[in-house]
Amino acid sequence: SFRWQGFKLEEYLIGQPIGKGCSAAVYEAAIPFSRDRQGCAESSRLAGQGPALQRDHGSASQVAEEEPVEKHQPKEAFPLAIKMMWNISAGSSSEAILDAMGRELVPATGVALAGEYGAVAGRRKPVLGRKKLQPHPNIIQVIRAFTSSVPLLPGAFADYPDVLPLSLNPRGIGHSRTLFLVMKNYPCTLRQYLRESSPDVCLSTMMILQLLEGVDHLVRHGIAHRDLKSDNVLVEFDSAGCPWLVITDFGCCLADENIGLRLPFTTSYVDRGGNGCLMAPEVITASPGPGTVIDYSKADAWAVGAIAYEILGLANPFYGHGDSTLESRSYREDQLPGLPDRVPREVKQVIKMLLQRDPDKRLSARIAANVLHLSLWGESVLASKALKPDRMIAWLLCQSAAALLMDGLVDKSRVETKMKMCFLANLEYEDLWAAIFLLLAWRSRSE
Ligand SMILES: Nc1ncnc2c1ncn2[C@@H]1O[C@H](COP(=O)(O)OP(=O)(O)OP(=O)(O)O)[C@@H](O)[C@H]1O
Repeated sequence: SFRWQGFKLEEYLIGQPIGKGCSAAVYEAAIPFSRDRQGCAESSRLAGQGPALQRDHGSASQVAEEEPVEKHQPKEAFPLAIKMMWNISAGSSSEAILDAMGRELVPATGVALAGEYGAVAGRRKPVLGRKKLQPHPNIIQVIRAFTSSVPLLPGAFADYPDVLPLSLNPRGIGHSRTLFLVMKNYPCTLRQYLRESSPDVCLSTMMILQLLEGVDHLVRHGIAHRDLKSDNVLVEFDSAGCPWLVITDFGCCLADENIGLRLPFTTSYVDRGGNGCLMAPEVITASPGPGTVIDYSKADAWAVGAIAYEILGLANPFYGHGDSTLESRSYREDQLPGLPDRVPREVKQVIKMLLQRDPDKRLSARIAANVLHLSLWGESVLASKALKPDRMIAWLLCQSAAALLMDGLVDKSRVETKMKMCFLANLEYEDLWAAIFLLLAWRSRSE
């Protein structure tokens, strides 16, 4: 029955704000099932969802400030997160909202749209006009999406008064309806996690690998995220305590059925995506004109190279204003800051090659991921004196059996197993050998 639940805002219990960006506010949420939960739910049900909506501005704001939101609810009480988009330009019809914000739905599951947008059979594709992404362990899943009128939620007047509709704020410029996206509620973003923790190099390598696997999955689907940054990566922890990363916020993505990853950049009005600091050199230096096309196939991989610095405990070289800050438009590769000695040379090389200015010289996410897989788990096969295909195949079969057994019988929620499954499932002979040759060349050069 859950299949038919969760398509209306009123079904949710909404808790505290957990984040906001330039285009949305995100709140913790739950669907109250049992009577017990309902009881506890009612006590923290918020102004925006109940009678407060009908109140005038003065009292509504008062309710938002005063409503006793239970501040110390355990995280488990709110397993979901609801992202409320700010709608200042899309109009209020479902179609117009979908048109303007449809990119957010790229990582939506099939069922997520079964509500209003699924009402007319076969309508989804033409309305969306965008690619659909298959699920992947390192990509967010939007599990429900629907439009609803904008409620008054906690912190609204303090955090985003201007984007509220007139009915809630006489000076607001927002429309009365907007898009809501429901996701799993993750404990933190990558940026928050790194502020508090310093993962060791092995964990850090696994984290970079996860971003590369996520990006490779996007590339295979002809999708570019275009706004990768540590705020747009969510983190939870597997049963072994390993950070599990998922790429989120597809609001700036390129996911067009017709053009794929090659965007005609004919005028400066064409949107190149978000996040100017982490825009790959070929994107930021492109000049608009007839015939200009921006190829995004390695742009996200470049951003992963920059985020890798943060994961390894350093400042992102492309952030900040100081003399040492680089600009993706103009940096030279020899200006990239050195990585600490504790970082294995293969990881250093991968990052260096992800940050090549020339996309033709840059590693693809797939090959970079293969290199990291081999460097983490392929020592036995790499160490063999004469690396022959049949030896490689034996190793791959062994890895496959181990990964399947681990996932099926031992523990379904291990990042390491998921990563091995991604690697094995996406195996291409040429990409694998490209990674092996790179690794062997780097090793022989440093011997
Ligand atoms: N599923 C989630 N679980 C927990 N926190 C989340 C979740 N989704 C988003 N957040 C939090 O909300 C913040 C804003 O979300 P998001 O980046 O999707 O909004 P946005 O307005 O599209 O951002 P941007 O400014 O990058 O366009 C995130 O940085 C994160 O802190």
